[in-house]
Amino acid sequence: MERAESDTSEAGTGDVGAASPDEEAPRPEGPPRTLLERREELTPMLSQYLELCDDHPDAIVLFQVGDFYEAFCEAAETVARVCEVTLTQREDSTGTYPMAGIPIDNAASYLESLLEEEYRVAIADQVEDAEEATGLVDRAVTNVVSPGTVVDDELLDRASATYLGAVVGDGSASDGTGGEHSAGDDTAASTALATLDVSTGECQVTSAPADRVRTELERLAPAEILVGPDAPVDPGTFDFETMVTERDPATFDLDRADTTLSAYVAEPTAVLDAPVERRAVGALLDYAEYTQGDDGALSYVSRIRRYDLRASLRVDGTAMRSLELFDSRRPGRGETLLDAVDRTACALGRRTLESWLRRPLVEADLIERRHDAVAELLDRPLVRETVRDYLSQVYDIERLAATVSRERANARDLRSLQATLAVVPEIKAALEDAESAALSELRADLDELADVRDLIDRAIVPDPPQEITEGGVIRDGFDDELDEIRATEREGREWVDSLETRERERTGIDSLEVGYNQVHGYYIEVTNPNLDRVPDDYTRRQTLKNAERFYTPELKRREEEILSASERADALEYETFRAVRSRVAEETDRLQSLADALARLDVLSAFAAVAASGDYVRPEMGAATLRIDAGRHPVVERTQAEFVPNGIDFAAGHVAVITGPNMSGKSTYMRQVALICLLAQAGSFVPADAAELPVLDRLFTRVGASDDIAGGQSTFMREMAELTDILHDATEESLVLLDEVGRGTSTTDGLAIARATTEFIHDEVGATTLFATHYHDLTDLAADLPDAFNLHFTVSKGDEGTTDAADSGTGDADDTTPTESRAGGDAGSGTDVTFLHRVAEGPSSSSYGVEVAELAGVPDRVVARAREYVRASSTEPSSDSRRDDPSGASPSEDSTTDASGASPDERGDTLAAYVDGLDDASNGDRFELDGDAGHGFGDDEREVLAELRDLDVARTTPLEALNTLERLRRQLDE
Ligand SMILES: Nc1ncnc2c1ncn2[C@@H]1O[C@H](COP(=O)(O)OP(=O)(O)OP(=O)(O)O)[C@@H](O)[C@H]1O
Repeated sequence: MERAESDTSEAGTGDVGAASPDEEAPRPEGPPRTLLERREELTPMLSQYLELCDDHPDAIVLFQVGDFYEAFCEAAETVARVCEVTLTQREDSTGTYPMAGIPIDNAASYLESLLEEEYRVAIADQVEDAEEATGLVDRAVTNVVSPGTVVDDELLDRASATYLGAVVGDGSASDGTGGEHSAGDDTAASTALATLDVSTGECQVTSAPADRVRTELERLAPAEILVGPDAPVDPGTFDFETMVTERDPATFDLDRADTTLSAYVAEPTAVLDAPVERRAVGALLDYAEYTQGDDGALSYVSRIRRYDLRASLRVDGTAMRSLELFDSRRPGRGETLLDAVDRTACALGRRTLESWLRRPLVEADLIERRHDAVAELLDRPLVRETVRDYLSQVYDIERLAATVSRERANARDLRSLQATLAVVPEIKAALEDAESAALSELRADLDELADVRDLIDRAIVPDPPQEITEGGVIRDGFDDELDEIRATEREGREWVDSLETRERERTGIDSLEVGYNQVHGYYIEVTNPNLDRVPDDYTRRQTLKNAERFYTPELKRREEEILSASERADALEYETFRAVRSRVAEETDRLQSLADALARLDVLSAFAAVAASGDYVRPEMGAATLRIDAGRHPVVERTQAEFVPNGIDFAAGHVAVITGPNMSGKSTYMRQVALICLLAQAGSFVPADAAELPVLDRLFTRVGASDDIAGGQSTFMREMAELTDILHDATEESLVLLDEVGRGTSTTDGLAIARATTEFIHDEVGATTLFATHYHDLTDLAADLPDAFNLHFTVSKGDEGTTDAADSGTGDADDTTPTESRAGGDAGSGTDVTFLHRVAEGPSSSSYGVEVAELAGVPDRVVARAREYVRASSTEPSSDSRRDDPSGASPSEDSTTDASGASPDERGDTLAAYVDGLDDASNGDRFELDGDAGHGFGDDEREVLAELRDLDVARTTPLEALNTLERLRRQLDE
C-alpha cells in the first residue's frame, strides 16, 4: 500500500508500540495539543492537518495520505488505542510526531470501533490527484462520521433505522421531575423532538409535554442526540445507548432554524407552525449538513413529517424492555416479539415492521384497515406468496435513492434500482383484484417509475463494474458521441488485430508477431534470424535477447487513436453516468413514496404469512371487554414444546389479581395479554382462537423488581419511580401490568404499597389491570373492590389426584397436555406437584414454595421439615386485615361500605389497621428453629435452617433464591 506522498519525503516512521486498549479514553477536545504548541514551526502537511482540526474541534480528523487515513499526536494515540493499530511516529525537520493510520480500503471496520466509543470522525480526503499536484496535495473534510449520521452501508444496520435526534424546549416546561404530570394534556406541549434518518432522509418531528417526549425518545432510541439549551431532559438519565452531542446554542435559534429549513421546504411555517418544532428540525438539519460536507448533500430530505404522539399507543421504555419487543433480556439466546413476527421479505419491510411495532395505532378505523388487508392476504395465499416472492427481489431503494441523491451511487446501485422497478408491475398485477381499501390504495401508490426504469435500462450495462470512472458502464446505443468514439477505438483495434497477418504476408516472416505492452505500447516483433527481412518503414522500438521490436508510422498513429479514444470514452462514460444519476436523483420523492408503499405491503403480507403459519386470528377491535380465547404468548410458544393456551375475559377497566406459585406462568400470561393487544393495534392478527379487544391508549408494565436494574438507583427506588409514572399517566383506556409490585422492600411495606396501588388504580384510574403477586393476602381485594377479581395458576397434586383449579371459563386448555415440572416423592407429605401453566378463576390456595424448593433439589429432610412448619403456620391466626380489622367489620361489610361510596381516603384507616395486624401476625409467625427447639437437628443443619430463617424472601430474586438453595443443599451434602 502507498503510504507516503511527495511532500512526506522527509518523513520516516518508527514503531513505538501499540497503545493499550484499556487506558482511559482522552476525548478529542480541540486540535491535538502538541501541534497547537508547535503551530509556527510545522511542515506544510502538518499545518494543513492542524487547520482541518481547527475547523472540526469536536472530531478526530483522519487525513488521507496515499492509501491510509492518518491521525497525529494526541489524535493518533486515540486512534491507535481504539482501533488497536500500531502507534508509529513521523519524523521531519521540525521534530518527531506520534502517528497512527488505518487503511482506506478497510476503513469501515475501524470507523465502527471509533463510533462505538462515541468519537466523531472527520474524514479529510485528498481532493486533487496526488500525481498532478504541485507541492502539497489539497485536502478537505468530505464527511463527518458520527453515530447518528452514518450513511455508509457497512456501518448501517440493514434491518433497523439509525436516528439522529434533537430535543428542544420552549423554556416553559416543567422538567417533569416535580411530579407535574400532564397526561393527555397537549396544551402543555412545550418540548419538541425531531429525528432524522440520514441514510434515507426520513425526517419527523413532534411536540408534547416533556415526559411524553422522554418516552418517545426511549421508543426511538436515537443513536445520537442534540440537546437544545432549554430542553427539559437530562441526558444522564437516558437508559438506551446514545451519544449526546453538544452544539452551539445559536443553532437552536428560531431565525437560524427558519433559514436552514427554507432550503428543504418552500414555506417552513406552513409545514410546522410550532416554533419549538421548527427549532428542533432546524438544529437537526444544521448538524446533519455539517456532517455530510458538500452543500446540497441532504437534498433528498424533502419530506418533513409532523406527527402527533396521541395517534399511537404509548409504550414506554420499561414496557418495551420487559415485554422484550426488540431486545431480548438474554441477548443472543432469547427471541423478541419482532423476531417472532418478522416474516418480511425485504429490508424496507423489516424497518417498517419495527416502526409499526414501536408505534401501534390507536384509532380503531385505521387498525381495521390493516386487519382488512391482512385478512385478504390470508384468504388469498396465491396472491400473498406471489407478492412476497417479488418483494424478496426488492432492493433497499429507500437508502439507494438517498445514495443516488448524495451522488455516491455507482452503476451497480442504479442497476439494483432498475431491478426493483422491474418487479413493480408484477406486484401491481398480482394485486389487480385487491378488494380491501388498504390494498387497493397501496396498489394505486405503486408508481412503476417506468421512465426511470427505462432510462437506467437503456443507459447502464446489465452487469456493470464497481468503478464508475474506468468505462464499461454505459450501454452501446445510448449516446451517439460515445458510440462514435467507441467505433473509432474498435476499428483501430481491429486494424491492429489483422496487422499480424498482413505483415506476415508482406514480409514473408511467418514468426512475426504483433503485441502490446504497458510501457512501449503496440509493437511488431521479429526474431533475430529474420531481421534482414524487416522492411524500411519499420522503426526499432526495443531490443530483446532473441528479437527486436518495431513500429510503423501507421501503427503509431493507430495506437494514439485507440488510446485517445479509450480515454475519451472513459471520460464521456463517467460524464454520461453522472447525468443519468442526476436525472434519477430528480425522482427521489417518487422513489421514496414507492419505497414506502412496498414497505407497507411487505409488512401486511408478513402479518398474513405469520397468521397463516402461526394460527393467528383476526381480533375484533373496540370491544368493551378484554376477551381472548386460548391466547398464546407469541414468543414463548415458539420455544416451549407444549405451550398451554390461556384465555382471559373481563370488562375493560377491571382489575385481575393473579396468584400462583413461582414458575407457574403468571408473568408469561400477563405479557401474552399485553403482546396480543399490541400486535392487534400494530395491524397484526393475534395468537389466539378468538379475541375481542379494547383499543388501548397506553401500555404500562412494572415487571420483576430485580429484572431491570439501571445504574444509579436502588431497585426499589426505580420500581417506585416507575409505579409513579403509571399511577400518574394511566387512563381508563390503558392496560397496566404489575408483577410483584412492592417486592423490593419489607413484606409489610410491600404488601401495603401493593394494596394501596391496586385500590388507587381501581378507584381513581380505572385502567384495565393485571396484577400478579405472591402476597396471598391481596386476593381478598376481590371481595373489597367491586371491579376486582382473582385469577390463579393451577397446580395438580398427583397423590391427591386433584388440581387446585376451580374449573372456570377462563381456562381454555382443558384438553391440552400441561407442560410438567413435578415435585414430590417421599419427603414429608409426599405431595406430587405439576405446574399446569393454566389460568383459572379464584385465588390460589397455596404458594407451593416448599414444592418449588423440592423441585430445586433441597434435601428431603429440609423439605419435610418445611412442610411441618407450613402445617403449623396454617393453624396460626390469620393475618387477613379484613378479619383482623379492629373495627370488627367483616369483609362483606367492608365491601358494602365501598360500594356505597366510601372514598379511598376513608379506607386508609382500614389499610393502616391491616398493616398493623400484619406486623402482629408476622411476629406470631416467627418460628423458633435454633437453640433448644432444634428438634433433633445437628449443628450443620441448624446453621442452614438459621440462614433460611434469616433469608429476606421479599428482597430475594428467584435466581438468588435458587443459588442460595443450591449452596445450602451442597453445604448439607458435605
Ligand atoms: N402457558 C404456558 N405453557 C407452557 N409453558 C409455560 C406457560 N407459561 C409459562 N411457561 C413456562 O414456565 C416458565 C415460568 O413462567 P413464568 O415466568 O411466567 O412464571 P411466574 O409464575 O411468573 O414465575 P415467578 O413467580 O417465579 O416470576 C416460563 O419460562 C415458561 O417456560
